[in-house]
Amino acid sequence: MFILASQSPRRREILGRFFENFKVVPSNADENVIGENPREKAIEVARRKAWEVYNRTGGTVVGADTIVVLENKVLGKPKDKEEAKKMLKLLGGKVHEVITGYCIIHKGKEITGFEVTKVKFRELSEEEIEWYVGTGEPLDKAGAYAIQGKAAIFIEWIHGDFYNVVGLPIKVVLELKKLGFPLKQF
Ligand SMILES: Cc1cn([C@H]2C[C@H](O)[C@@H](COP(=O)(O)OP(=O)(O)OP(=O)(O)O)O2)c(=O)[nH]c1=O
Repeated sequence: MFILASQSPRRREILGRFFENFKVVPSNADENVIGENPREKAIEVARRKAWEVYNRTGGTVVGADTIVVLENKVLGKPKDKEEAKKMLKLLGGKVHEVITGYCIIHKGKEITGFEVTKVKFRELSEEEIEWYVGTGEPLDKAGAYAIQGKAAIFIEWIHGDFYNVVGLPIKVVLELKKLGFPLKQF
């Protein structure tokens, strides 16, 4: 049995598709990492999440951090509806990267990595942005959107791992399998 160091229902759902038994322990890690490039930053935050939980629980622990990167600007989770609107305006008509850094601690050693998925939004009207922000969906999501939710209608194309955009790359499932955690029977 391993531990997912996350409060994210999306990460729990993705792992739940593949594994029968795991525990969820939300991390209290300090996520304020400065002065590194976005990929390094996502990995560092994932490491902090995993180690913070590991120090309390031991065992095998998985942490992850998802960010949206547009033209070298990192878009995290919007703090309110106004910030969500600004982020969506920036994303409209452009390609951005969704990066998830991950860290697995197993037998006291860490395995870290990241996955990048490119996403193209079509042009968005003011009205569409108003509607979407009104649904409440953007607030706890990096980049102010949920590809698995109503923001699906904003997507022109996606290149790479869909689950990475939702919060956990399939690479992590494969790593856990390699470490000996069996996939569940469907
Ligand atoms: C871009 C995008 C992000 N997201 C979510 C995934 C993450 O849950 C969230 C980014 O925030 P994170 O800080 O990565 O994760 P979290 O705070 O939800 O959970 P924890 O730190 O406890 O692990 O945005 C979507 O659900 N859909 C999307 O399309």
